[in-house]
Amino acid sequence: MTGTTVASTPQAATDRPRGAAPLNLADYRAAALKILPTAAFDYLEGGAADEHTVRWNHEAYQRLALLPRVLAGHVGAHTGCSVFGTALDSPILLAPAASHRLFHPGAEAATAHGAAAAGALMTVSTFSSQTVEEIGATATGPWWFQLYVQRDRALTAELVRRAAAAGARACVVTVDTPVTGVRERDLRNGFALPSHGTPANLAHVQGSSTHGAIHDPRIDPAVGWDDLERLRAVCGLPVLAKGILRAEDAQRAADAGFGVWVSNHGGRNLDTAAATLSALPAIAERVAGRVPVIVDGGIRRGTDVVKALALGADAVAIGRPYVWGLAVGGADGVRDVVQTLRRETELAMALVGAATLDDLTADLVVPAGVHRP
Ligand SMILES: Cc1cc2nc3c(=O)[nH]c(=O)nc-3n(C[C@H](O)[C@H](O)[C@H](O)COP(=O)(O)O)c2cc1C
Ligand SMILES: CCCCC(=O)C(=O)O
Repeated sequence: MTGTTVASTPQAATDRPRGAAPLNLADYRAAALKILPTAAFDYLEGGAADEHTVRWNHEAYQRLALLPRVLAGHVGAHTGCSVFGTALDSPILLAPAASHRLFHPGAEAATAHGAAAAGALMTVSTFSSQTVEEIGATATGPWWFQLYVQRDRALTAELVRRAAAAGARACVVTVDTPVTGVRERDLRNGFALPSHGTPANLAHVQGSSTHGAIHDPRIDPAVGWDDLERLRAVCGLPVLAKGILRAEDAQRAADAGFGVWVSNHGGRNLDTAAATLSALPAIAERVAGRVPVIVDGGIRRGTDVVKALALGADAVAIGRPYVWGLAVGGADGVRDVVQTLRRETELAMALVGAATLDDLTADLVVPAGVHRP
């Protein structure tokens, strides 16, 4: 649908009547549903085909139970960590999401401010609605650049050089999108990025289309490991591969020193791809601490963060939830979503007897249901 409008004036979370203020991430989703135009909400919410993987990502966390350690003698819990040399207050990152202006007029700048206020690292999409230069100039916190390798490799090199010059601290190469998934909600809505969502980073490129950019023919389906090596040489930054589900791919990435971002693109590409939490333990075992392991998909509660870290992730990333926050309250909404998840994580850590992230070990997690020790 062309002409989808910018979200109607968002209602700041803090302006809401006390009783209605969002308490958790699901409340933010419900508030975003009320505010966003249907096509924008569906683009955000949706996944590929029957959306099985979208559900599995989330349900995988509910299929695991926690076995808390008691009398651990800790006071509180500390979520500080370091990922690829960047010190962070908490292991909660913002995953890349295209076109933030679809969700709030403040666009990526508002997200960057909210992320910084919450001490979180933001990943800026190739398809951001502001340029990396604009975002870099306003960002006060750390950020990474997500790359869709373009068929035009000179343009690809230019993109990562621009991102590095603008302040990106790592390059996250998305490897799970040789083609985009069939998003039936978008097809039903006739949805394509409207003109205000044109990827700003590519606006200068000849033939850059303002329509249909979601299913972008410029993304190169034939990306190989050698591309990641070349990109690392071009930008001089740490490189992560986003979209890994198989242990042997993780091993290959770790052997080459690339960070491993376990993801199925939030269930938006290959429906019935495995839930990321199911894929995580085998990946963490092969990586064996050599490079950072990040996992995303379906993380909505602090207990989810605890389970992901217990099963071997160094950090988690959230996609849809911070965009709900952005839609509802701009920078404040992003900040509040991250802080809410962080508070829940600290609480869950205290309750399982973990003082630091290193105390989150696999023995804390068992299959849910009847547990026989
Ligand atoms: C609206 C939207 C746009 C996205 N855009 C990108 C993108 O530009 N690049 C990318 O690598 N992943 C993109 N993703 C995938 C996310 O980075 C992430 O893998 C996924 O959203 C995590 O799952 P969650 O939304 O359940 O937290 C997008 C996801 C959403 C919801
Ligand atoms: C070509 C894909 C653009 C954004 C994206 O990654 C998503 O919507 O999931």
